[in-house]
Amino acid sequence: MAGSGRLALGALQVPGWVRGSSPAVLSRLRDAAVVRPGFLSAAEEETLSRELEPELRRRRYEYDHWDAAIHGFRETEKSRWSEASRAILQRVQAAAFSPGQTLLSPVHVLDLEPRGYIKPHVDSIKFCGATIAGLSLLSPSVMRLVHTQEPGEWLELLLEPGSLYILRGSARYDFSHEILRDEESFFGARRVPRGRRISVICRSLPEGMRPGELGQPPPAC
Ligand SMILES: O=C(O)CCC(=O)C(=O)O
Ligand SMILES: [Fe+2]
Ligand SMILES: [Mn+2]
Repeated sequence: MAGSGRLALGALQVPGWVRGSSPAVLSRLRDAAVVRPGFLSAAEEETLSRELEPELRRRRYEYDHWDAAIHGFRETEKSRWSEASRAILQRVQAAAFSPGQTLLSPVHVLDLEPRGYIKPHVDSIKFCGATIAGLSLLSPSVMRLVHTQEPGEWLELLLEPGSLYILRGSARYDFSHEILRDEESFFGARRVPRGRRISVICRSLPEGMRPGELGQPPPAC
């Protein structure tokens, strides 16, 4: 991205990795849908993918029924992490969550094959609290958010490898999120070819719930 990577829309400074249906939506979600490109160093990306690869490779990609949210994926809920990865996850926690929030203890790891994609959905409020934070590895992708009541209101996030995205509050509850399939993977005019993408997703527990109170979350939370 040339220059500062920021586009001035009137008084609103919009980073080059977020697009929206209107300045009003961009402004309203400025703190609710956040992307931090380059959150991971190259070494940290390598640490995570090396650690995840053997666990993921044991699983098969799933191509679920027509009504499933995620297609062409394999996933794991990971509780044990190397010290180096724990340090990364602690940085995610500090960057995305407030001190009062408790995190769901296994971290969700999702591996989307190049043709894999995630249909629009809102993470279940039974299994997930106000904040979702995801690291992206390997391939860039586009995450689209669409208001569940006002489909004309949308936001698109460009998720480069090594980036962190955070969805909280209104972006998490009032908007669906999806990862575009390769054929539809554009960020404005810019084509974002999809390869295999691994995401590492931390979620807060539903408010008022204690760790251990949860059952098994379904795919797509
Ligand atoms: O892969 C991601 O970053 C998001 C996954 C997702 O939306 C989910 O598992 O609910
Ligand atoms: Fe989700
Ligand atoms: Mn899940």
